[in-house]
Amino acid sequence: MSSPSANPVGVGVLGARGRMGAEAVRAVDEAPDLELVAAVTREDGLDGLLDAGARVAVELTHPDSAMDNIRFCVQHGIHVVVGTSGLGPAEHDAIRALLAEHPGVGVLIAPNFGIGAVLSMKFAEIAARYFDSAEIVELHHPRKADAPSGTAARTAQVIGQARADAGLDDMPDATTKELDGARGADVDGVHVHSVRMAGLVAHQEVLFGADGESLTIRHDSYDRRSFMPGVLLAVREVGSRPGLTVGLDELMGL
Ligand SMILES: NC(=O)C1=CN([C@@H]2O[C@H](COP(=O)(O)OP(=O)(O)OC[C@H]3O[C@@H](n4cnc5c(N)ncnc54)[C@H](OP(=O)(O)O)[C@@H]3O)[C@@H](O)[C@H]2O)C=CC1
Ligand SMILES: O=C(O)C1=N[C@H](C(=O)O)C[C@H](O)C1
Repeated sequence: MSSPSANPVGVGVLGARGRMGAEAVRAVDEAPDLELVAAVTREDGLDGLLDAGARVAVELTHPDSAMDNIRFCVQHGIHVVVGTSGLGPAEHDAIRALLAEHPGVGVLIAPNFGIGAVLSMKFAEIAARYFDSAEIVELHHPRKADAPSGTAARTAQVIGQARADAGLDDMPDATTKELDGARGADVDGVHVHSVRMAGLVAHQEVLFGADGESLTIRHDSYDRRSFMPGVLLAVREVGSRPGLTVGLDELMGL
């Protein structure tokens, strides 16, 4: 066991009673270099973060509340690690604009804290330029509010960018007649299919196809403990990364 740090970083967890929040509370509490100073539930006011002297907040609530929470933290000089999914390009732009007024503050949005999930997104980005077709199937527990998942949206975005950078044509697809939703959501030209099913936690398959071959990149989180090394990495790093960071890639040296 390592001994407690002399100057632990004060951390507040928002959504502390939730599935992810409860795990994050436990993980921060057990980290010798961090100090859990606030476990904030829906009923608590955010002022508790200020009273407790939080330096970093971990936002794990709901897409409807995340932006207000981020705004409060940034305006009060608290760095934020955002795990809450469902924030799109418009929200990212709004956060960048807010951070421009608070230049010392860092916000790190992690579409997925899972180390394997971050690697799978990087692998997908590398593979994208070599295949004619790419589609994503994401599978989650049925209590999830947003679809497609933040991970799938981010994966589609990096695949779309890699294809554009490589000058690839549109993907082959002769569909002219379809039931609404049959081909999934179109995210940056990549079709994303969302499954919600009892018994699942968080899973994703990225399917690539070319003449005579296919490649499947699959990641599974069977337990929310899988997200905690990424949460702790983000909490430790966000204070030294002013501005908006999206993804753990750089923090992992990818
Ligand atoms: N980036 C990543 O790797 C991961 C991200 N996530 C994301 O994290 C978020 C939370 O997921 P999960 O823990 O499963 O969800 P839960 O529903 O289990 O937890 C959310 C918590 O937030 C609270 N909450 C809801 N609305 C508000 C609000 N308006 N103000 C304050 N608190 C609120 C809820 O309170 P109450 O209990 O009162 O309802 C609940 O305790 C989701 O967006 C999910 O997609 C999840 C896993 C991994
Ligand atoms: O809601 C979840 O559970 C998860 N949300 C994130 C997402 O939307 O990608 C990360 C992970 O998939 C679990």
